[in-house]
Amino acid sequence: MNGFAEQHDRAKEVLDPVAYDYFAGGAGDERALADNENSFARLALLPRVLRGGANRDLAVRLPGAPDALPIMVAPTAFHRLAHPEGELATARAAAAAGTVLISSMASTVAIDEVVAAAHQVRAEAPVWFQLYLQPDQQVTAALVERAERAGCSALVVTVDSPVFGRHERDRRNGFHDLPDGYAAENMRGLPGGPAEDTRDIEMSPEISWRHVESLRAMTRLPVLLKGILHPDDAHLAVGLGVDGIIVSNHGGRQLDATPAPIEVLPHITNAVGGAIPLLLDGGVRRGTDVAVALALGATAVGVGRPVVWGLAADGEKGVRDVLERLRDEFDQALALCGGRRCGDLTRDLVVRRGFGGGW
Ligand SMILES: Cc1cc2nc3c(=O)[nH]c(=O)nc-3n(C[C@H](O)[C@H](O)[C@H](O)COP(=O)(O)O)c2cc1C
Ligand SMILES: CC(C)CC(=O)C(=O)O
Repeated sequence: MNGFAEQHDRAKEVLDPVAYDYFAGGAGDERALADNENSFARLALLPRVLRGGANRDLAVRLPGAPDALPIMVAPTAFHRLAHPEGELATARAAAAAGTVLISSMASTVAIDEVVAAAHQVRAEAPVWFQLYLQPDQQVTAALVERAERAGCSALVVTVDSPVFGRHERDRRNGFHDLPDGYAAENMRGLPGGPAEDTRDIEMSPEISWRHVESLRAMTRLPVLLKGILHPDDAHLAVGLGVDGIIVSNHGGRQLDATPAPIEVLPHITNAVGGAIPLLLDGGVRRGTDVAVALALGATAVGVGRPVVWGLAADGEKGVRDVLERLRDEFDQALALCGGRRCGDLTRDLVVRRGFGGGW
């Protein structure tokens, strides 16, 4: 059970069971999926007292979002399978809650409409575009141009998917693609693609650091890499001049044998040494989870499934409720830890549950 059990249960009730399994599921035996949440439950906060203040400042500086909340919407695909308004509802809710939306390349609403919906609510609401680098660099370039033209303020390149993860639930259900009437709208009209129809998103093991370098030459937008777990890869990313790293195991949907991102975050923090912002996603369900992640070196966290559950349960309002509750819980956790700003959350505040810090 977690902080959004109610939204989850409601979503499970209203969703088509095949779509529910797609959203909820992980790879293989879903060990990583379970561990992402459980790892937060194994960590505790050691609060400081008598050092707070009347007003707390939750703002953090992120690439393409200079004044952001430390809670963001992680990119998840196919929102129209959760709610008829799909990503439009998510975008409006994220803008209203003051959070950055990372919009999936596999969205069921085109990126220009997603950004327009966010900007209708709040003109400067940051939307970042998540990108799977395509083997045909002309296709990647066309997608980047589309995101730039739409008004996205950063690119998030997902690097943990040289092949697609083994989603056992989807295999059992025969769910391999979007049903009729839905499409990955960003994939229309791309070079080499069918004139009217969408191009398939390709996952290719041939994508390498060289492609990331080429991307840097294609755009002036900040580039973040999502799905890094090994400290040596974090090192390489810094060397290449990327603008941020998202420590993530794709919500347990790619390599099932991965550790929880929160367990490896301190190692990545050590490797990067503050050179670029580190973000984290996977299993964040409470404001206290946000506080733990920030204390261990993250500048912000992403939230995946709870946003989908909110969307399915109650559309735009459901997503807004999820994001605002996380923000309020985080604000309260910060106060209870004796903090006034995110930077007050330091590593000494986190201990392993059960040993009081290892005496
Ligand atoms: C249904 C679903 C679809 C996802 N689609 C994408 C995607 O299109 N691109 C991507 O980079 N990550 C995708 N992810 C991974 C999320 O961005 C994120 O890493 C993960 O959901 C975080 O874990 P959480 O769900 O425990 O919060 C998806 C995750 C889910 C659950
Ligand atoms: C369409 C897929 C590529 C989306 C994804 O990354 C996922 O389902 O985890």
